[in-house]
This record gives sequence, C-alpha cells and structure tokens, in this order.
Amino acid sequence: MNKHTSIDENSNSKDHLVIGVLAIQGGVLEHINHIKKLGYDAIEVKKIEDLEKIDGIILPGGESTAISKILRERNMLNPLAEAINKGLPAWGTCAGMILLAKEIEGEDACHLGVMDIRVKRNAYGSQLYSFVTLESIHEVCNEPLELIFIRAPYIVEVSKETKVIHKVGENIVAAKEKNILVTSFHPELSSSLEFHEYFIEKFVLGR
Ligand SMILES: NC(=O)CC[C@H](N)C(=O)O
Repeated sequence: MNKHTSIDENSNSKDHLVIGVLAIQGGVLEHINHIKKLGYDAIEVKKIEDLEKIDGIILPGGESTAISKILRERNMLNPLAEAINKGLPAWGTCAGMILLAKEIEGEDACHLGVMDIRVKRNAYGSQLYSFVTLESIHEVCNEPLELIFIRAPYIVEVSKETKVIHKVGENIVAAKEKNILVTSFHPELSSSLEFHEYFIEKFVLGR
C-alpha cells in the first residue's frame, strides 16, 4: 500500500492514518463518527480504488447477504479478500464477521472467506432476541463495556490460528486471527470508543 505518498503534510489527523468503513449498507456513519472522535481520519469505502487509500477497514453490521451481493456486483469481493489476505487490517462487526468467515453454518458458500472460523447467523433467534450486556473484556480495556447484539451471529468453531477474545456464556463473540478482528456485537452503537481504539492501536498501528 503506497497511499502515504498522497497524504497532505498539513493534515492534522493523528498519524495520518485513514480508516476505511465499507459503505454499502448498515452502520457506516456510526463507525466513521467513532473513528473521528478518536482523532483519526475515516472514509467510506465504496469502490475498488478506495482500497488504495486506507490503512485498515471496518466491515459494519447490516445484512451480510445484501452486502455480499453488492460487493460482487461492484467486482469488489475478490480485491477486498485479496487486500485482507495480504495484511490489510480488518474488523468485522456482526454482518461484517459473517462476511469474513470461511464457513457459515448451514450454508454452502462463504463471502470473503478470509478468517478461519465457522459462524452461525442469527444465532440468538429473531429481532426479538437482540440484547445488551455489560461485560469486562480485559484484552480491550479495564472498564466493563456495553455489548449490543442485534440479530447477532456467534462463532461456533475456530482454528489454531484464531485467538478467542471474549465469550458470552458458552458462545464466542469476539476473536482475532492475524490481521483480522471480529465481534458479534456493535461497539459503534455504544458510547464507548474503547473497541475502536483497540482496533487501531493493536491491528492498524501495531502491525
Ligand atoms: N446486526 C447485524 O449485522 C445482523 C447480521 C444479520 N443477521 C446477517 O445475517 O447478516
């Protein structure tokens, strides 16, 4: 990635980092606002060329099948998978986690297929089963965090490469593998910026 050559020297965003948020559907603005509140630059990623401008990408929640369909129509599915395979830091929240997974329970095909996990979609049932819970995730911060689940998936199987970051009950709801972070829940919908800071510090700056 050589986007640093085009960055304005006078830009006052921290470390000249640009975080892309896949802007096809779902919670795009909420992620952008969280990143900006931390003092970093955030842009919407809508086409292949946008991938050249970013240091990391967030795949937001929404409807994974719809997002995947549009990615394919825009010929972005393979270039995005390739960029992530080559090391672009990526964080998938909810539908974003489904897009990144190599296996989806009960379905034949995956979407980007870049993270060695098996996920179960709508694992908690219908919309009625959306819920919020307060949990401590020591890897991320010392204070308890509000975890917001909306028609959420969870991870049913991980590989040796995957590190489980958090479980709610028996279910894996946050994990990482190389340059990829996934969460079943929506940190962009809570007022805390901790998860966004964690992604930037550990995955984007720390790579
Ligand atoms: N909040 C969400 O992102 C829901 C994900 C959605 N249920 C899906 O299967 O894609």
